Amino acid sequence: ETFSAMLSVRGALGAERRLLRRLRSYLRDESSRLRRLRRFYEKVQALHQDPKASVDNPLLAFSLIKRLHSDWPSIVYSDEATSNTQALHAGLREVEQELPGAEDLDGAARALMRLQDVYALSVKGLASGVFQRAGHPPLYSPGRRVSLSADDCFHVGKVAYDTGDYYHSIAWLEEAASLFRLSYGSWNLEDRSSLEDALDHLAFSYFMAGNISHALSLSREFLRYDPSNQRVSRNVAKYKKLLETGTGASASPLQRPNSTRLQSRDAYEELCQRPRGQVGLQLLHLGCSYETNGSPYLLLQPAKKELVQIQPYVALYHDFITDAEAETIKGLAGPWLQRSVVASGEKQQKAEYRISKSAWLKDTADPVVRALDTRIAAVTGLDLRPPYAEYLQVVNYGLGGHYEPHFDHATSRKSPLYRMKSGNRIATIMIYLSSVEAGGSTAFIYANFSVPVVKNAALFWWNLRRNGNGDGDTLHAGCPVLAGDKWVANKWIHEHGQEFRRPCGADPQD
Ligand SMILES: O=C(O)CCC(=O)C(=O)O
Ligand SMILES: [Fe+2]
Repeated sequence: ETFSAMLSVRGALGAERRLLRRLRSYLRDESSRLRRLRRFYEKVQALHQDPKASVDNPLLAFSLIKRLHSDWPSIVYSDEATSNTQALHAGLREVEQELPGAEDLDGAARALMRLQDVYALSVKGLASGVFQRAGHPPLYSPGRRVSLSADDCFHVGKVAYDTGDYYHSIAWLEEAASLFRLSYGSWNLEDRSSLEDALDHLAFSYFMAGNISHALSLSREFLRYDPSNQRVSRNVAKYKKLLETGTGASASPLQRPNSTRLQSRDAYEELCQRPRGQVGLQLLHLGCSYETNGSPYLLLQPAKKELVQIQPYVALYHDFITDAEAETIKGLAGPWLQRSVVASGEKQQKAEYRISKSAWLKDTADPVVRALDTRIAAVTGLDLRPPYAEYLQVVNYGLGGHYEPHFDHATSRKSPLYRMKSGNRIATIMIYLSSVEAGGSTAFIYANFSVPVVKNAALFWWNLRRNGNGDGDTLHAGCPVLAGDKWVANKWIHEHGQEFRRPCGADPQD
């Protein structure tokens, strides 16, 4: 899978670089072949140009006979073009294993639609390379603006269309159609779709959305380009009849497809869109402090704590790791990354609501991982020795990568989390191993705040209340990454082992 981790997406650059080298050789070989062909053409053409073209000269006569007997067949039947093509084919076969599959193109298209939705971006803007919500400053301004082609937009629209999602198919196919109209008559070698394809799919999308008159006018436009198409002619007749008899559904404003997982969708998206500001300090008058937590380990270099929220308790530890440590951890995890899974009943499986790859690192993997465990234990005051904490989970988000609102702790006794036999996940400490260019904040939905990605900082929160119940206020999410390569590392600490480190409160409700 390519789309679910930016590390894999970057790997795909290598495959394309090799293809580029092959194409350059092909172009060089074909150009030289055509140059030689043209030289022959011009030589013979010059002989015929002479008005007194004569064969009196025995040398000319000889060369005419030799040309017709030998030169022409050898030129016409040359297999140089074929062998150039074969070399190009071999180049593609060589990287075939690394080429993204259909599920990658689907995943990449869904990523663009997710960014469109969560960040309220217009499709027209996106297609022209602008990441902006109407009336707001751009969320991301790339160094070099890139835009999408008509065929690109068609592909995105087609992915939505194929799943019956006409809300998105209409937006993207409209853009595809208008770009195709602009460039009608000139086509790109690589395009697999055309204006007719866009009009055809768009008309059907409008029909399904109940907008018959739009479906009709698009089908009529289609027939201007391809008047002999029987199917579309029948559709025109059908749409006309529906409009005349008034039996067509009335067009209601198109709704985004409902996701059952996102009852709190509006709050979540608002938090993701929130501009990056001071995390907690200004709004809540919370503070920053140096913490030694009574640990000799922190005496010389106290932890830099920013208190973000009191209920649920969330703190951000700045400069928790160094750049070098972050690089080491990413490097160790890189070769082991696998599509992230989520708990589903008693099983674990991949899900559209979590797009990333992850790997587990034992503390024995490297002294850096061990040192990190020691630091987490010192800062949190918790016992991380096995089996009281899970291994370090290193996560690399993919294209539009996200983790929709969830709890880290188990909410059902059947959860695979209990397999460790050390209770539920009492606390999370999540370290940002990278920065991002835009998006990717960690949003706490019910608690109504979001923490931007702060490289090398660690975010700590309690998932359980002192009485052991899950804290419903900790519902949180990783917002879709709008631009950049987001890496985090999770350390989940379990209940057992912490009995004297985080004892119950006097009030059983605590
Ligand atoms: O990446 C984030 O900001 C949140 C990640 C998260 O919640 C998780 O991995 O459980
Ligand atoms: Fe989480």
